[in-house]
Formats: sequence, structure tokens, C-alpha cells
Amino acid sequence: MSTMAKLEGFRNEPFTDFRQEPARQAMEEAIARVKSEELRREIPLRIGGRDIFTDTKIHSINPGNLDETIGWVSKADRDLAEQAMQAALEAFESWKKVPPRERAQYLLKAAALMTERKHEFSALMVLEAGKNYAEADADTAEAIDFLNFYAREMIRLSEINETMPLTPVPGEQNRLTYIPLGVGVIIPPWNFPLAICVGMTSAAIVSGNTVLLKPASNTPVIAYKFAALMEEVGLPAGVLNFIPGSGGEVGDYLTTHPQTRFISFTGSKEVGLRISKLAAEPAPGQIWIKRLVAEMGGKDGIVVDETADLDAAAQAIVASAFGYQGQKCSAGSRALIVESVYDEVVEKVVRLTKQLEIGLPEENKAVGPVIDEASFRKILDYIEIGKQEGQLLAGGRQAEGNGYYIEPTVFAGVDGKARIMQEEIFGPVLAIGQAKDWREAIAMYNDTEFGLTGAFFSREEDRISEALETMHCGNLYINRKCTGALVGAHPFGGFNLSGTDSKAGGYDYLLLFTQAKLTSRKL
Ligand SMILES: NC(=O)c1ccc[n+]([C@@H]2O[C@H](COP(=O)([O-])OP(=O)(O)OC[C@H]3O[C@@H](n4cnc5c(N)ncnc54)[C@H](O)[C@@H]3O)[C@@H](O)[C@H]2O)c1
Ligand SMILES: N[C@@H](CCC=O)C(=O)O
Repeated sequence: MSTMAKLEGFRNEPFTDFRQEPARQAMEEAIARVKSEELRREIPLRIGGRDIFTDTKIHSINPGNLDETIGWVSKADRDLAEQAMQAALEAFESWKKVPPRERAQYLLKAAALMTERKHEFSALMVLEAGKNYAEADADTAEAIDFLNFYAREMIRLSEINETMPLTPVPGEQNRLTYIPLGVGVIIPPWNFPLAICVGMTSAAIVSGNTVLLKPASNTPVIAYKFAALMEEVGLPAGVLNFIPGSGGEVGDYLTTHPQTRFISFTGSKEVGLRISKLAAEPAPGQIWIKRLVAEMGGKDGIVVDETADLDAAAQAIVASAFGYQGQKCSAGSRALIVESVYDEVVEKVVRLTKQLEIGLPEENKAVGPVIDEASFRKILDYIEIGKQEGQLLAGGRQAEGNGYYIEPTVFAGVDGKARIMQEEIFGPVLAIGQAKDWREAIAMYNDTEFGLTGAFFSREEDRISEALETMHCGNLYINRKCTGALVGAHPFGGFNLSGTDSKAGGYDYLLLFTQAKLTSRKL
């Protein structure tokens, strides 16, 4: 790899405007191409640079068209997970010595290729994850951003002694160096199947670690496309090992493995807490405390006071609740509105919700399917619970289509302690509650075990200042929706049971995948 001459400052990859006909056409063509050239393939594991095909497979299907196979993905078992661990341990010995600038080059090259083939990556997500064009495009843009951002961050950390010198001591030469940890297990979720997978993996790799990537079982084909891209840019064999498999079997095996140095997990609270517990217990022969980064669920919400721009607030509530069918950890599944404007905001939210078109993501409808049958059943169960806990004002049923379609659903008059106000549903279900004033609305917002994203709508500066201090969450937004964090601009991570607040896309993130070594030399 050639060393880099001059690197421009980081800028976010722009989103595509699909209202423009050429952009829409380009995406339609990419979907047609992916359908004819990339679907229904047998996808291997990649261990130490070798393809391994297994008899047992994950059958990845299109959640919006259940007859469409996306791919047949080989599945690792414990033996293969162990082979991957050995390959990663071996590769670590050489990868850790590759200079940071050189490691960063692999990410920059991958970012450039992904940018060239942007619609191809997005098209595969439209089909495998059920994202509409804008949601898939934002996912790919975020993946490109992570690659570009973490490459630059690794270079910055490697030059830290120049930019943040240690306090000088006469007669000593002191240096701080961020060195890698070892072999890490990367466990991403399916809901940002490219962005989060790429972000978690590339951060660990560029920091000098080698990894075992266990993709989410609903979206392994897009994860493989990323793994293949890293090979295309020449990443040495064994640095990124691709091992799809059952969370219970492969996940537990690697979580408890004595040579696992760190685990980077993004997913549900339940699985995150299980990993946290298992990883805390040292295995025989283990000589470190495993480092755990765990980003988990949310019960995010939007607070609206009586001075707010109510149209903007209603639009933000609908976008936050129903973007990607409410399947974002940042989804605004609660709205807390002061009583004097409650009826007006509810009426606006219901009207906007009823305008949302439901249908096939490849036809770019606003609302597509939820990810799988288990989610579909769980969400419909929560809707039944909601009917006991609030007033159903929109949706409330399965929608038509050969997939897991559910109508965007709004419940109003929901008590702050109700289950649909407290539990993460992870689907297109919004619970609206009424507060006597804005302080009570904030108290209702804070009354949760989570603390990921939130938004406050008001025109009063004093209230905004107070809300900025009192709303307890990792990502708090004023007068805008609570989804859509941008890499570098809105470092992302939550409080409480939303996780370890690792701040993906932020300036502290790579520190989680390194250990700082201080050397002091007497002159
Ligand atoms: N905080 C964030 O940044 C963030 C971002 C995206 C999603 N999420 C959360 O993720 C959840 C949705 O994603 P999901 O359904 O994929 O979550 P999940 O917890 O079911 O699965 C996440 C990953 O963990 C794996 N897994 C399952 N059991 C395991 C085990 N015992 N050991 C190791 N790995 C195991 C899965 O295969 C998958 O790859 C939601 O709760 C959402 O809020 C959080
Ligand atoms: N970072 C994304 C959410 C990721 C979790 O699902 C957002 O800000 O909307």
C-alpha cells in the first residue's frame, strides 16, 4: 500500500435526492442488477483468507417478498469459530506491526470503492433489510463516513504526541502510544446492516486488531459484501474473519473464549446484558479483563411544549416513529405533549401517519415490512397490549403484501407507566402521552430504563436550556427529529440500559479498541 500524500479533512457523504428522476432511475437499475447478478448465491465463511462452505445454511430472504431468496449463507459452528480464532490470533502478530497510516489506507480505499458503487450496496439493503431508497442510501452513506472518519482518527491518534504533547520533564523523553488490544469479536445488529457492521469492524481493524465478524442472521449477505470489499482492497488474510452463525452457539463460545480480548456488540438489551455477564467471568487461562463495548436498545421520545412549531413537531414525531418502520434504536416511539396543544399535535400526527404509503421497498414506498416473522408477531402482540393501554387512532393491523407488513400505528392517551411507553417494541408503533406542562413532559420522558435519543420542541430559550440539562440521554436534539445522527457531527451512544455510551462516529471511539502505552526514557 502506498502511503498517503495529503488527506483532506473529514466530510459527510451527501445523501442522494431521489426526487430527482436520474437518481431514482439509477437506484432502480441497481436493484435490477443486484437481482439478476447477486441474489441466490451460496455465501461462504471467510477464515484466514479461505472460503469455507458448510452444509447448514442461513436462508436470507426478502422480508417484503417472502418468495425471494437473497442468499444461502454458510453457518459456522464451534469448531469453525475456533479455526477463525486461531487465524485471527496468527494474523494479529503481523497486523499489529503495520503502521497506523498504512492501516488507514485500507479503509480509505474501501470508502472510495463503496462510494463508486453506492447504489449497489443500497440496492442489496432494499432487498435484504426492507429499506426504502432514502433509508438504504443513508445507511450506505454512514458506512462510507465510518470508513473515512476512523481512518483519519487512527492517523490523528498515531500523531497524538505532536498535537497533545505530554508535560515536559527535563532529562526525560516521554511518549504515549495507542496500541491494539488483540482479537475482537464483532457482533452487529440487522437494522443498520451495512453502516453499523462497517463502523464496528473498521474501527477495530484500523486500530490494529484482528476480528471475528459474526453478522446478524437476518442480513448476512450485505455483511458479506462488505467483507468481500475489504479483501478487494487487499486487507491481509486473517485480519477480518467472516463467521455467520447462531448467536447462542457461536456467540456464547466466542464471548467466553479465553483468547477473546474484546467484544464489540450492538443489539438488544437482553443479548447485551447476557454478553456482559458471560464476558465478565474470566475463562481458565485468560490473562485479561475482556473489554466490552455494548450499545443496546432505546425507548426514545419527543417532548413538545405549547410554544413549539407544532407542524414541525408533528412531522418530526412521524419521521422518528415510522422511519424504517420504527426499527431504529433511535426511533421516537414515544411523544409527550403538553395538554394545551395536545389535541392539535395528535390530530396532525394522525393525519400525517395516515398519508404514509405502505408497500414494497423496491417500489420505494414510505413504509415497508418489518424484518422477520418473530418481529412481526411481537409487534402485533404489542399492538394488542396497546389497545388495552391507549386509544387506537391510526393503523393497528397487519397490512397487505407478501411480507411482514404492519400499518403505522398510533395510540394516544397512554399513561407513562404503560408497557407500550416503557418497553422497546422496535416496530411502527407510537405511544402518545399527555403532560400538564413541559416539565412534567420531561419527567415522563426521563422515566425509562433506557437513555439513547430524545428531542425537545420549544421556542422558549429558557426551557431549551433547562431541557438540555435535564433530559437524560446520549443524543439529545432540539427542534428536530431524534433519528439520523451523522458521523463526526453527532457521536452516537446511549445512557443507562441503552449501553456503554461508546459514541460511535466520535473522537473517543477508537480509544475503546486500543490501550495507551506510556514510555519514558531517561536521557
Ligand atoms: N444503541 C445502538 O447504537 C443500537 C443500534 C442499532 C440497534 N440497536 C438495538 O439492536 C436491537 C435490534 O437488533 P437485533 O434484533 O439484531 O438485536 P439482537 O440482540 O437480537 O442481536 C444482535 C446481534 O447479537 C447476536 N446474538 C444473539 N444472541 C447472541 C449471543 N448469545 N451471543 C452473542 N451474540 C448474540 C445476533 O446474532 C446479532 O448479530 C434493538 O434493541 C435496537 O435498539 C442499538
Ligand atoms: N444512528 C442511527 C440509529 C442507529 C440505531 O439503530 C440514528 O441516529 O438514527
